Amino acid sequence: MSDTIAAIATAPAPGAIGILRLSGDGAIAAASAVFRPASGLPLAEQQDRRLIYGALLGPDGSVIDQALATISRAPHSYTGEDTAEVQCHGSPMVLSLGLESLFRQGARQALPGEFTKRAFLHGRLDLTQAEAVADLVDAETPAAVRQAAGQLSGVLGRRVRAVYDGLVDVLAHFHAVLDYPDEEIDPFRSETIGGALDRAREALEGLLATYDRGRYICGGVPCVLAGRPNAGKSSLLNALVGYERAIVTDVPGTTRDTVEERCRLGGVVLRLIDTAGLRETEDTVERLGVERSRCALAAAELALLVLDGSAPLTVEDEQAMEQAAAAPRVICLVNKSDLPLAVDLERLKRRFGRLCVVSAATGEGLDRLAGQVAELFPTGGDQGAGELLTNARQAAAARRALESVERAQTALAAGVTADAVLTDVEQGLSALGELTGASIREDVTARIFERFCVGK
Ligand SMILES: Nc1nc2c(c(=O)[nH]1)N(C=O)[C@@H](CNc1ccc(C(=O)N[C@@H](CCC(=O)O)C(=O)O)cc1)CN2
Ligand SMILES: Nc1nc2c(ncn2[C@@H]2O[C@H](COP(=O)(O)OP(=O)(O)OP(=O)(O)O)[C@@H](O)[C@H]2O)c(=O)[nH]1
Ligand SMILES: [Mg+2]
Repeated sequence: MSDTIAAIATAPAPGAIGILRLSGDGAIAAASAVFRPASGLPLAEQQDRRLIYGALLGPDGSVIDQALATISRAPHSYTGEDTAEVQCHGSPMVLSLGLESLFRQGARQALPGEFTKRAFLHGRLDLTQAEAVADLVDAETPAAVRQAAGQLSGVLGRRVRAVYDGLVDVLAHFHAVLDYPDEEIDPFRSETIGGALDRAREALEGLLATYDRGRYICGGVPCVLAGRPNAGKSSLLNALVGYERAIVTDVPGTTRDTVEERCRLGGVVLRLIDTAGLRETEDTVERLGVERSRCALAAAELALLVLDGSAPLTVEDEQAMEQAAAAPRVICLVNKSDLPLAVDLERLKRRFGRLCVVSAATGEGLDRLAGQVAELFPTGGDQGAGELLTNARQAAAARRALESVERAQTALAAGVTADAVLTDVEQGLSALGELTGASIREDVTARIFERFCVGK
């Protein structure tokens, strides 16, 4: 028995079409009670997955819209339960009255992600596919869409299950010797098992190597604008996001707190963080801001080091350069190219490798910056789309699986008894089971679906 959930599945704003969605044992009856087909044949008696034209009724029984409705009987539906949908005009008021009608028929408001959670619980999707649904909804670049769509079709899950099956084979070999737990594993078995563990390790290392790319394709690249006060960091942030997000003045020390904004550049999403110019200061507020800048820089995958190209470099520039150089990747931006140049570009180029002459004021050079970002974070086209690890949960589970396999390999090499190695292999299996959701605790599942939209 599952209770009946209902939600508005479309965005909460006026639009062309809006969708009400239901799932659960009472879904078809509830939809049938609030939707009157023009043909006279009740919705509950219609065929699956047909669109039926008719009238949507409000809580008081009056007609509130002309609509299309459809039903899917369990288990042939998205959730695996009885489901129903009403497609009406995309009016927030019509949708909320329609939802109210459904509540009167015994449905309750769906929680965020609850439809997809039910699909997962009924085995319609594994956990990587369910996560892909949320990633697809949030995708901001074509590469992010390709990755999420591939993962939704099950590519990552299959790759993980292949490793899982390999480890199950190892278990099978062990069970053959487990009847004699105190015996050492004979050399023949040890070789077969060793080979299978090698393959599992290779596959897991390969999977973990995808995480860097998967993470920035799916979640964006943490990117810090660093540089001395007045270099033009906030002006560049504004130029990149396309509106006056941060305050800009000619007073050094204008930006106090870190300012975060997302922007698309070179086919990647940058999670841009504008910072307080790095410098020694007596001002308490600014000092705290500089401290935040340092933290942001420490977590950044890309530092955009902003220099004022119209003035000779200062001691503060030198300090900023040293700090930025600690980031995994640095692009040196020589800003204010609309003014006469006062710095040695060749020297900077030698020092940072990547250099871009730009003007936040005119926008000059930002296209070249986009090109450099694209080079640093290649999305790889279709190659591997869908089989990348994209979030910390997946990566942590894969890492735990790899560690278990490595422990098993060490134990095997040391010639310990079979049941000791077996424990390691079982832990590896359990980590992989968490990754696909085959074995996962309810509280972990709950956390994953909380980040979904209502109605998804
Ligand atoms: N209107 C609408 N659009 C939508 C969805 C939806 O639920 N409603 N989806 C969901 O969020 C996504 C599509 N995903 C879906 C996946 C499976 C089934 C489904 O009914 N599967 C059945 C029947 C398949 C068939 O006809 O062959 C099955 O697998 O048994 C429906 C939607 C995106 N677009
Ligand atoms: N001519 C010219 N002026 C610029 C350019 N970019 C920034 N400026 C000016 O430089 C001054 C400082 O700019 P901001 O963007 O506030 O500099 P900041 O690095 O954020 O400074 P703090 O927040 O103090 O660390 C302002 O007067 C800007 O108008 C540019 O490309 N050309
Ligand atoms: Mg600033």
